[in-house]
Amino acid sequence: MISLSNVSYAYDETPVIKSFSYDEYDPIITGLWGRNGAGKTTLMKLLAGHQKPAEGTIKIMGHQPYNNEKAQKHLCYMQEDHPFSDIWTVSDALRFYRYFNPNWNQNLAEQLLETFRLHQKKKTKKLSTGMKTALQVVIGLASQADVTILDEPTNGLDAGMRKEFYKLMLASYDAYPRLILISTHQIEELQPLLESIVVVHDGKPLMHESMDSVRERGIWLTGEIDKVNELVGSQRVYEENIMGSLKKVMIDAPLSSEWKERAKLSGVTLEKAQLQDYLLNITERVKEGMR
Ligand SMILES: Nc1ncnc2c1ncn2[C@@H]1O[C@H](COP(=O)(O)OP(=O)(O)OP(=O)(O)O)[C@@H](O)[C@H]1O
Repeated sequence: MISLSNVSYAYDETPVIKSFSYDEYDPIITGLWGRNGAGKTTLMKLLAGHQKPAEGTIKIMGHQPYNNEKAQKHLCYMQEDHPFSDIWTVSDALRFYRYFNPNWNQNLAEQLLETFRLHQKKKTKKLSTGMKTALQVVIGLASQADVTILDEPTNGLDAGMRKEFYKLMLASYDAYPRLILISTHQIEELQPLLESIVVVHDGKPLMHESMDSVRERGIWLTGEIDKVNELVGSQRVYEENIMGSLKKVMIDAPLSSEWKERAKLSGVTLEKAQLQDYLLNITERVKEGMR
């Protein structure tokens, strides 16, 4: 469905995307995660054909996306900053995107407007930040594009609206499976919906794995310093805290029955680390050159 092969991009000669390769062959919901400035938005803009790679090739449903209608008809890209014209009403915004998206589902669009309490006659410039985001979500889902790219689609949405969005995205995906690539800083909240994750770090793909395996990774071990040290052995430690005679460390191991058994035998407590903490640690480790 999408393919990037050795793609590079620079702003004013500062490299931002560095020899990036990444493919998705089947419909899937994939999360794009990375620290601020890692290159997620730039990567999405390249995929959406808003920018042209300096090197490498990008294919969207077999077509390079830059300035190419053949690729564009398969694409819907909702960017982080709201690109609506000041003179548009909500209904004008829908009409604009409907024109460019051959799989557009008007019934779904109208249902979604109701869910998010967006009035068709309201001027887009009078929408709050959250309501503008909601309008982008409506367009992103109603487009039913083969390749749907959503950059931070929960920015400005309150908890209730985010919950609605997650529910609607899953329902829309079940009805019309496609590739939904979604960047987020709220990974803990979004992770139950994701089937795979791409971690971008310093313009490169640090990880592309199924969520099932990533969800299990990263455990905290807490106990007497000697016991913890013995259990950890030569495992790489991501984070450690010492509290009196106790030590707490995070390691890159799965929450498996083997680890549970080993921890029990050593009298060490084992708990699953939050996904966000695990991801922060793997990117910290790269920053420190410990890879
Ligand atoms: N128009 C631009 N001109 C010059 N540099 C830019 C431009 N847009 C982004 N950059 C730089 O490119 C790098 C990657 O930015 P990008 O917006 O792609 O990252 P990001 O992962 O989406 O970040 P965030 O999570 O903060 O939104 C950053 O160092 C940023 O400062």
